[in-house]
Amino acid sequence: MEKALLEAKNLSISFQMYKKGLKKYQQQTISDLSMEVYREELVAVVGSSGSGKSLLVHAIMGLLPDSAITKGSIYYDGEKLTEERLKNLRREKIAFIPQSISYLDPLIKVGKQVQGANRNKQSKKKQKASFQRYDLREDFEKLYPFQLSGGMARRVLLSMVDQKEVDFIIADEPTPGLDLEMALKTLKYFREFANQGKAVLIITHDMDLALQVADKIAIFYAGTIVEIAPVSDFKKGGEGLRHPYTKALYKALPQNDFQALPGFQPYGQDRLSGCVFISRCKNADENCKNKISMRNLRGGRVRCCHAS
Ligand SMILES: Nc1ncnc2c1ncn2[C@@H]1O[C@H](COP(=O)(O)OP(=O)(O)OP(=O)(O)O)[C@@H](O)[C@H]1O
Ligand code: NI
Repeated sequence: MEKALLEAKNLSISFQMYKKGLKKYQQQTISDLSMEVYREELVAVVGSSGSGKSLLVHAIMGLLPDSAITKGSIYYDGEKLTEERLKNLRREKIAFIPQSISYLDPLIKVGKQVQGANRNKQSKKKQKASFQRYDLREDFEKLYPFQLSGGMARRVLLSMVDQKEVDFIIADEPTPGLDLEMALKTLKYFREFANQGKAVLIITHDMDLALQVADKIAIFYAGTIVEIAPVSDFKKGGEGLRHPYTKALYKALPQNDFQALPGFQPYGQDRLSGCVFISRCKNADENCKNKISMRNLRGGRVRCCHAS
């Protein structure tokens, strides 16, 4: 078996929180999450707001705050990620595009920021080329972040990726603020990147765009992955999809009449120990109160005891 370039295994993340009277409790935000990204793959993570998508990539990048308690393991290229290893990987092998544009340093001109700490002729050349790729005017390099629009700042963040010869791109919502043409161009560039024997993990709210470029879609709900499906399953009228939440997301697409799913995703302590989707599922029964694990089904994976 080929080994995954990135693998998360039984990952759980909780936060130490305090109630009135300084009573401590642990708020579970990610539970029992496993996923792999192989070379030549572009995997898109899709799911509702607050479901834990950014936390997952922060865990991979070692960017969780100190109050986070992490269980489970993350492997890169078959070896467990340690703090020391992450430092090197972040510098050389993995490019991270954060969700927040506040990641840009407000006091440094963006051209310099894109070039990074070791500026030389080469880094300058690369910065100019990536500004061109993302339709950023040459003289924008002299601007400070506060002088940029949201979409411009997003394109500056994207430009940073080209500075290094990385193997893996992790992008947390790379397209907000970009017009459709630029969003598609960016994702197609990621696709080509993956095709060169590298790999990409993107988080996106835009299922339509994800379906155009990804190999697999990982569906996030209430702190875990409920389904991993090959993109082709979304193309045959959604017949091949496995989890009721994925089916609901599919029906909510514009071309499928925007059918909304009633109800809300449970948060933190509202989550029960059984199926995370129990409160909104029309098939829910007594079996769904038990712990539901991910299982293989028809070339994908699902966390639902009724899926067949
Ligand atoms: N430092 C923290 N302390 C406590 N809870 C946190 C912390 N950071 C995130 N959370 C909680 O973790 C959950 C998941 O947050 P996360 O940012 O990963 O969501 P997301 O899926 O990326 O959402 P969005 O699509 O809106 O970006 C949220 O309920 C959030 O309140
Ligand atoms: Ni997020």
